[in-house]
Amino acid sequence: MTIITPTFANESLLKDAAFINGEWVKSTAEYFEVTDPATGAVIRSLPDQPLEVVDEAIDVAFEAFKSFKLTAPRQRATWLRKIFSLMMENIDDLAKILSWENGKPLAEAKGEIKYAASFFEWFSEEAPRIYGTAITPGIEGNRAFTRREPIGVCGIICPWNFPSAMIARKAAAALAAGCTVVIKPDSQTPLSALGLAHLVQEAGIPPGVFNIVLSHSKTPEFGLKLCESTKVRKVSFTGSTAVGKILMKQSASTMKKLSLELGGNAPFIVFDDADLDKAVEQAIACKFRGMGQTCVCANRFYVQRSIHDQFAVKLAEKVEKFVIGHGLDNGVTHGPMINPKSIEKVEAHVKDAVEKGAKTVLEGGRLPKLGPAFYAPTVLSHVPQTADVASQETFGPLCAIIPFETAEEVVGYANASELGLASYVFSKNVDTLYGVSEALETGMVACNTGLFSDATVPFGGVKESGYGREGSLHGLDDYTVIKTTIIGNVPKYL
Ligand SMILES: NC(=O)c1ccc[n+]([C@@H]2O[C@H](COP(=O)([O-])OP(=O)(O)OC[C@H]3O[C@@H](n4cnc5c(N)ncnc54)[C@H](O)[C@@H]3O)[C@@H](O)[C@H]2O)c1
Ligand SMILES: O=CCCC(=O)O
Repeated sequence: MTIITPTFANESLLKDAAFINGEWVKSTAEYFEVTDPATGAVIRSLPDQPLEVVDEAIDVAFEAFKSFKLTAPRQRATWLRKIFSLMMENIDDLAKILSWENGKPLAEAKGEIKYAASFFEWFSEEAPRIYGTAITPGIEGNRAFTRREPIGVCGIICPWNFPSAMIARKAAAALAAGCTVVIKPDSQTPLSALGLAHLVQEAGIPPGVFNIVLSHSKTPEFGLKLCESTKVRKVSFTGSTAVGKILMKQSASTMKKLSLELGGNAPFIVFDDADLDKAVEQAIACKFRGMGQTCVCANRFYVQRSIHDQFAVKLAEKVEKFVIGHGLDNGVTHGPMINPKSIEKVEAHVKDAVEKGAKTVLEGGRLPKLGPAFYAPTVLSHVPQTADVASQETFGPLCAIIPFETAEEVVGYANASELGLASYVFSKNVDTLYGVSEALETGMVACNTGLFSDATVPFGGVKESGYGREGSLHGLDDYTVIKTTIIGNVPKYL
């Protein structure tokens, strides 16, 4: 595939350095390369920073917290609103950077930048609305009130599939609460984070409040430092359940508060009274954000037996029309996977399902002419519940369609997973929607839609999909602690 090098209206958004204490830090002996997943071409070389840098960044954030926590909420709201405005002003360039390093098509990348910016907008509005309570305690003469105080320095570790939005969802809430942050972006997609840091600085956020450290070779060690530091009071992580469990273990020694947004295995349930065309259209929208590499992507389609074959054919007809190519090419609807290795799990799940009796509706497969990270989606029907795809997250473009007969049966299938992030239910019957959504063991249930992510609604999982809620009126809770003040022996003036 031809190498594509985008041009930018605002070249200063494209950085090749870490960001600590308001300075761009470049000097180091080692570097790592950020590449275009579509072509493998190097976009930038970035410093593979030494471990001591994490301590430095934590110290800086710790010092900055002393004054930042005292800033007026209205002032923080103004800064956050400014970041939102700057992101929207620079949306075209930010989307190009994101598409270039992650591979998602430009239109989808623009959607992500809007989504990311919306967290700064939302939390700019939440910052002045951090309330406490007034209590009349049981002990006579005592009065009490509570305040929500910022928790302190927050370590933020993010994945590559939403290089802008996952950082925004955490950092906007942290800053609104009055916390300072040390961010470790994924080494495959750090450029979006650095572009954001440029705008954070331009918005006037004080030095030391928002810091980004970079590493490719020492990611686990960076994570360990953030977890074990007594100066870091909270770690917020989005990524796999396996890494979430490591971070949880590592955080035990400091009793750190954690937010863990982990893997999903979303069931997408279609009852035979649903609007079939709408369900198919929403299935595509849900499954193919980021070419199936989204934690809330449908992983298993449960379709009631009477409409199962029809659903499979209609879905495959639409999938066949995808225009797969470089995310920055005009007309491309779907891009590459993040790297060639991620295709292996898709292939393993296809092979396993077919061996267990699934029928191939659309074969799909690797697209070597486009590049080693390209894969055309596979659609399988009559997938048995015993197939690996029913119990494991594929995180790629496989549509596995599993037939079911009754609501009880499908709820049993859907809940037979250790993961519980999102689920989807399609029906025109309100009883079905209510009953099934209440029975599903997931943090989020979307009814009659495949897209629901929005700064206003709480995002998060149950079971091994983690805990904590991001966005919404609950999003600040994870970055604050409740301080109770009691005033005793209040005199009685009668
Ligand atoms: N629940 C959510 O909101 C959400 C959102 C996006 C992705 N995810 C999940 O993330 C997974 C896909 O992302 P991934 O494959 O990059 O996940 P991953 O867990 O391998 O990596 C996530 C991030 O953690 C870093 N990391 C890896 N090992 C680490 C360690 N020991 N210490 C500290 N950091 C470490 C990685 O470099 C990356 O930046 C999927 O399971 C997906 O469902 C969840
Ligand atoms: O991949 C996980 C995040 C997806 C979203 O916020 O919709």
